[in-house]
Amino acid sequence: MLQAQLSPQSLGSSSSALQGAVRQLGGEQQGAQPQRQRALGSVQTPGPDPFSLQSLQDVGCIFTDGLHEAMLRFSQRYGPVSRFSNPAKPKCRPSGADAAVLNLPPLQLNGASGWLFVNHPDDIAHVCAANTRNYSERYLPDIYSWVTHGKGLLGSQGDYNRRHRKLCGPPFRSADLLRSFGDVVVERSLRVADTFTSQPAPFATNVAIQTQRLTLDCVGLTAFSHDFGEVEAIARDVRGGAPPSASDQDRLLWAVNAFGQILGEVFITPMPLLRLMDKLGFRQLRTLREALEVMRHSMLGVIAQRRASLAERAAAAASGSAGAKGPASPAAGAAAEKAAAVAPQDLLDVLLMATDESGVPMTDEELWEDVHDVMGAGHETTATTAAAALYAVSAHPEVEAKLVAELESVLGGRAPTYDDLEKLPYLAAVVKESLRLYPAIPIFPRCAAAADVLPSGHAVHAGDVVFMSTYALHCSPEVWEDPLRFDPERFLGEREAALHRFQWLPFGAGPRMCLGATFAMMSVSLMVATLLQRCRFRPLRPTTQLIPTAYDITLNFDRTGGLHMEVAPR
Ligand code: HEM
Repeated sequence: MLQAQLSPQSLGSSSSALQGAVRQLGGEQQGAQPQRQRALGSVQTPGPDPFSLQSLQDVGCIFTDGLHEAMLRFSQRYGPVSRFSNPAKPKCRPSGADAAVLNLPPLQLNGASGWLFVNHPDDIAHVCAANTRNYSERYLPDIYSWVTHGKGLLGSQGDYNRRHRKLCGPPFRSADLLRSFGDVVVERSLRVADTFTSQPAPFATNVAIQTQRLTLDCVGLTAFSHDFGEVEAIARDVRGGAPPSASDQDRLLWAVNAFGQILGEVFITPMPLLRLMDKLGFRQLRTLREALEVMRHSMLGVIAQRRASLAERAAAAASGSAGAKGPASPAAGAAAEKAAAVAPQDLLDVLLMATDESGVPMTDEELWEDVHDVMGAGHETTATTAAAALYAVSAHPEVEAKLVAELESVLGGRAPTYDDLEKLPYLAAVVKESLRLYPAIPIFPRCAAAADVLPSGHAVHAGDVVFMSTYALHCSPEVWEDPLRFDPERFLGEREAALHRFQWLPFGAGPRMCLGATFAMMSVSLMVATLLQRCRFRPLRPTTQLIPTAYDITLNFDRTGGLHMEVAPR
């Protein structure tokens, strides 16, 4: 069992401790020299021969069971580090220590000189913290370049990504904004709880769908004050009303859903095939383009309105303060008034006001890309995590009793707020344990710029794609005691303090780690607390303690039949 090899650090239950943990995993050691490895590249890295039957079976497993499950199998078969060599690699090409010394340029085939599967916290710490300079680029499937042309937070690399992370990151760490975003999450969750508790009898529902709807409202409102009205759809659904027809539906809502669905369908399609499909006029790509255009058009409209309104508010504040009398310091009074008048309502306002070090703000196109990416990255991930947590708690009555008792003793029946979260350590532990067993994103791959050697002694070749899998890491018996047991106590007190810093990574790690991690932890915690305070959930399908998982881009419970639960007032 792993003990804390790196400086043991509590992942903390309080919101400020969470922010600290998130920052530390965010690659603050970037640029630090790689540590001196034990034996430079001397360790033989296991893996199948590229032309063997085993290789075919292993690659087949990726397609049949998904990369997340395949990576777990690879670590069982080959150990924590395995290599799938590029069959086009010339035999004479040096590897290991020689490659490290020669620092050869990448030999590319489908974007990779080889695939390295890494599943040990020390090696992950090296890639994501000690030598991040070598692994600063995320490996992205071709559909991203097809859709985003290298723009936006998710699909960009290098300086573009660094600039945009700097501009977009602060709102997700500001306590004031988190507090007001938290109020939105609670208000929407209360409306869902009201719908659930106002039914005359216990009823069955697919909780995974309802948390999708709840989250879409929360993300729309916090990102750009758009109300998708999905909470009303929950009420209609539960009361058995007719679903809205496609023509009644918010066109933007249609676009958001269609975009996510089709992106999942063509996620691993290589560029040549995408180009061919495009030329042949494939329906999927046409719809993807149409959905993208609907989103772009609506967002650019909202951005233009918002720019005008911010300018008006600032001008009104300036002229109002010029005529105002009496504050102790007129300059301070005017500044405070102006700041209050243009106080950001949502993420879009913050981004409209943000400038980089040279004072340059974002263009409208950049803004739309980033807001769209934040919605894309934050919506399904938060929803599946909340659904998994509700299911896991309800399938473990002892956990449910303890959590409900904590909520009752701290909140006494009132709704939770952002500031309450630091007083609810068991709630935080439940959410962390849900993210351990059901990580919404199962892998976080990086491209190796130059040859390197991992702390375990395994060589990395220039141009390798280094696949790290949250899913495989979180299920590994080498890393976790009794890994398939839902046991929130792992994240409390001394047990949590003994964890390796790179053992629990639902938000990835390093300079490309999730930008919304703190916001996501807050949103899931507030949703789960608000719903569990008022409602009792009982698993109907599946009825197992462990939820079967399947992934497209993210965890998707639709692919396993949904999370059907009976809901009743508590
Ligand atoms: C439980 C919910 C969430 C989970 C499990 C999650 C997980 C992740 C993971 C694993 C990554 C890739 C990290 C890496 O490569 O190291 C990521 C990226 C990202 N996430 Fe999240 N995320 C969640 C919610 C959110 C939310 C709510 C937002 C925004 C409001 C958000 C914004 C982003 C962005 C912008 C990126 C891309 C960062 C970049 O490429 O530089 N995420 N997320």
